[in-house]
Amino acid sequence: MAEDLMTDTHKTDTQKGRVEIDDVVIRFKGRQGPVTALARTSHVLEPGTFTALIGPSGCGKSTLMNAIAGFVKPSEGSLRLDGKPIAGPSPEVGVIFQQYALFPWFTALNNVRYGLKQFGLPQGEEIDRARAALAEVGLEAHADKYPQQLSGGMKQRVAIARTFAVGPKVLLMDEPFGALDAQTRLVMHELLLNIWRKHRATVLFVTHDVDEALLLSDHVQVMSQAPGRLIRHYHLTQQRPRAFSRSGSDLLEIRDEILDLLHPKTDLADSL
Ligand SMILES: Nc1ncnc2c1ncn2[C@@H]1O[C@H](COP(=O)(O)OP(=O)(O)OP(=O)(O)O)[C@@H](O)[C@H]1O
Repeated sequence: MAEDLMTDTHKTDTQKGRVEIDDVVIRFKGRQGPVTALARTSHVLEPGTFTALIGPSGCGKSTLMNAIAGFVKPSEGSLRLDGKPIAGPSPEVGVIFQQYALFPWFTALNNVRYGLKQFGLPQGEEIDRARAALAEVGLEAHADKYPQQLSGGMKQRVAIARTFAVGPKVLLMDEPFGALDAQTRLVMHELLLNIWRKHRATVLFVTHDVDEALLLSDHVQVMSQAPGRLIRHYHLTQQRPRAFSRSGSDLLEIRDEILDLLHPKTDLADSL
């Protein structure tokens, strides 16, 4: 299979989509004063790379994503996209959530067209682009269906088509496949990797699923308990498609290490 032969190395020098997270701290107002949602964090997402972010519940994963998306302003530090400060939401940064966020009163095609409105394209071109995006996710035959006529996986495909149609430099995905069954997730993994290879957006992918992180990403960043910070980085160079059983690699070892970091073993004797 051609995919097996692909090296997953890519040019990063000429590509756009470099995200710099520089000394960022995020606090929210709590009832008893400020609450730190993200402890001091510095990191760079290199253009065109795929990074998974994994960590305990409430450690600040979504908060970091929301800051990169421009929805939340850092309390300290700065965020830049290709050298420019991130000052608010922009079409250069696409976001996909676990909930599909489709308009129920629009067809699949019109949901994708909605994302393209900002470009003021002639109608014919807008429709062609939306159809091409749906074809990329294998939904050309379902363009005229409404979200309620689509399965969960199909809805998420529409959301992916809508986001990639805009041509974002950065794609933030917050547990995008968390609501899907195991079989559909596998299909979505392959689909996402194929589209990502073609578009080469910089992807930051939040997941609770260590296996999903290891199968998809170039980099896995593990966060600490709240208030979260990045505590461990893994650079994965294994060719895709990956599988634990036949990887002949250290994926299983890395999986165990990450699980230990996420669920440290407490010595029962110590707690007695
Ligand atoms: N707008 C807000 N106002 C106040 N506190 C907030 C706000 N957003 C997040 N928090 C708090 O910040 C902390 C981090 O939340 P966040 O949603 O980023 O965690 P998470 O790692 O994404 O969690 P999960 O894995 O459960 O989705 C939590 O304690 C949360 O309650």
